[in-house]
Amino acid sequence: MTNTLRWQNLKVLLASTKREFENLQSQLQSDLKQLGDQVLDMSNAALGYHKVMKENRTLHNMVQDLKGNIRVYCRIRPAFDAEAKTIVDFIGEDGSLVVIDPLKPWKDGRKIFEFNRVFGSSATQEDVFRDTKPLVRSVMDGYNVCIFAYGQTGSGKTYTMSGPGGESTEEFGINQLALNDLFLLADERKDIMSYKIHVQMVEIYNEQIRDLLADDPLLTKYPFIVIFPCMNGNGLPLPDASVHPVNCARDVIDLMKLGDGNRAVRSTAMKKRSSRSHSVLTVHVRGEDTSGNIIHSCLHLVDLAGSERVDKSEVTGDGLKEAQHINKSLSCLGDVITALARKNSHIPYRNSKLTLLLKNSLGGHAKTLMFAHVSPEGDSFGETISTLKFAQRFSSVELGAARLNKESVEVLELKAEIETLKKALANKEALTPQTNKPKEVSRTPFQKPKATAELQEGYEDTRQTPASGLKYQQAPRSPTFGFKSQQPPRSPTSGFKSQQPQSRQPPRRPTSGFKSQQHPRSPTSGFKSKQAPRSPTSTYKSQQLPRSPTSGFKSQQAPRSPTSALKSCNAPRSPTNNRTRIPSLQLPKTPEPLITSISENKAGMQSNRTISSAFQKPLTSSTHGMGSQIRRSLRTIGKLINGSDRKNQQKRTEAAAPLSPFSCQNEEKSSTASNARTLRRQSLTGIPLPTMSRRSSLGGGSVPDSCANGSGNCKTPGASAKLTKRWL
Ligand SMILES: Nc1ncnc2c1ncn2[C@@H]1O[C@H](COP(=O)(O)OP(=O)(O)OP(=O)(O)O)[C@@H](O)[C@H]1O
Repeated sequence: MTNTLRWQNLKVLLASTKREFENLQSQLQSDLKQLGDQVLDMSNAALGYHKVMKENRTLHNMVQDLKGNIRVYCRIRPAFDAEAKTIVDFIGEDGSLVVIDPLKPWKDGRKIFEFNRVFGSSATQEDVFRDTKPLVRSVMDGYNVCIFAYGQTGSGKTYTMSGPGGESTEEFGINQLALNDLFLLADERKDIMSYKIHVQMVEIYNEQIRDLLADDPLLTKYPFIVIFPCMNGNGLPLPDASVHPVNCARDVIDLMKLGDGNRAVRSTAMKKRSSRSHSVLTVHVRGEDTSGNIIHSCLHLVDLAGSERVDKSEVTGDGLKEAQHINKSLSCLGDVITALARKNSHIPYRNSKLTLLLKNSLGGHAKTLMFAHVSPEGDSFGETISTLKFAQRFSSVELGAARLNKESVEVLELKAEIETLKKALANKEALTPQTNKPKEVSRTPFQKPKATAELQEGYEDTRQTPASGLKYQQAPRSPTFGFKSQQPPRSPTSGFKSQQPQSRQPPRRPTSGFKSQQHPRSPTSGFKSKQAPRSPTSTYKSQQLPRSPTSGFKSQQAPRSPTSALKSCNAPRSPTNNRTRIPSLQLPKTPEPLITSISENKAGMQSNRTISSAFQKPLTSSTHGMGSQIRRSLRTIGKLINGSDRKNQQKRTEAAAPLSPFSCQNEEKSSTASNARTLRRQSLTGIPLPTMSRRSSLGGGSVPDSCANGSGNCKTPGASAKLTKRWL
């Protein structure tokens, strides 16, 4: 009985346990399902988060592209002593970096920085290049790019840029990887684009620029290179540094080896072989597509010398001097960055060669990337913080959207036509009898300094001719030689100042207009310097003002009475004779006002006929602005050529008919002269007269002007200048 009871109890217990187990099982299953759902939700959320993060980064990059911000990547070198405590606390995927002060390891000692990307000590060269690649590739699309490595000495700048020095791809630095990639891309695009790539490599050592790739070792020793800081974004303005054509990455690697070997290095207490100079490798790219459109761009790869604390590096003598130069130029770079970040009106580029050289990349429309290198060791904490702060400031700089350096076929054709017209004009001027005025080399606003133009417009052409080849492989010169070679021949009366590139002009007084161009010393010399032609027009005009009766110009004139219009122009009555020349001195620096006046002159329209064919083709919208500018300049040049014809013709007519209404008879009170004056005044006040052009009224050698100057206007000195100024 007892056993049966026990048996039944056990059965009940078993049944209830079974039920309980089944309940637990179903509960477990539902829990597991719930957990599975939650995990799925979480993984979806994580995926979404990553997607959003990626999108955010893309958008951020787009905003940066639009704003033209400088990108900053931070790279942390592996610690030399694996056991040592590092100052890096956290590296975020989003580019955040937390460093911790080894002396204050609590909360206050933490500092947070934000960059575009942070590469930890385990990042490989390939990882670093992966994020740099899109930027490098945009060089092949016509954008100027500048990548530079900044950081304390020994923080890994040279490692990043040039690699540890091995031959394998894993050991390549950004320089080699970038060049490799550019050639790969060129090969991929060979059916649609043909590229020509050239390389320059220089260093800035003790504030002097040296060519690291010169064949002659003397050239690498003696600095001779002059910078032409041009803001047009068309490359490194170092026309005197040798330019080397490269056809494959191997060529570049060999050249870089040569350059690195020539670089100034020194052993310091901190490092055995420390770079003592800033090295700049510039890759010039010129591409032409199948339709003839041309892109030209350049990539600067800059390995800066390391900033260092002189007490720490224990340098003396030459080493100390080097360190001071390095620190000074880096601090100048800092000043430039601060000024750019604050959007100051004055950016102190000229304070150092480095900033002058990087002017285009920092202040132009280039894409710029900075690698901020830091050492993870605790004893470098001070330098690390200053590097990170510098980099942070750098990333706030807005450069403006990067500009594409592309020229369409239409623009190129127009440019070629300008060149032809310029040549025609030069020929014409050569045939025109010269006055005793010193020969001046006039430069139109469209001309670049010769060497810079060569650098930009085809290295091969210049290298094929021995003379121009010399330009790139020249013998050692004095530091000013490059400068001189770019300057027009000087003479006391030459318009030296006005013909120099803007950047080389001494600072002008704030006064504007032609006054600022006056030579400060004597009224006569000032006058002459004002005469320096800015445009061929002014050259032409000044040629019309022979100074002596024996001048060539006069001898070419038809014989005239002493009262002829030209004579009256020539005869300096008093120092106020300047008036007769002022109109030509006051020619606008830019051709526009002149063009306006010319285009209003119907008589001159004939000259447009030869040019107009170039404008029949519609310009693409991208080139429209440039096209219209070129069109205007073409018109100017055309007018100049035909204008001079007209003037010569006019003079011949005057000579043949001295009693024509506009001829100057020296009869001051005659009604003819007063008519001329009236006409001239009317023209100056802007009311066009059917028979007289505004150009004439500006003193372009037309008869009424000469007449007025020679006669009636003597009574109202300065009126001509005043009116002309107002007109301009
Ligand atoms: N990412 C890295 N991985 C491994 N080694 C590195 C890395 N970065 C730097 N190093 C090593 O650290 C040392 C110093 O690096 P590097 O010469 O590039 O410094 P630097 O900043 O160019 O110094 P300096 O300005 O004095 O020329 C080298 O021995 C280099 O091999």
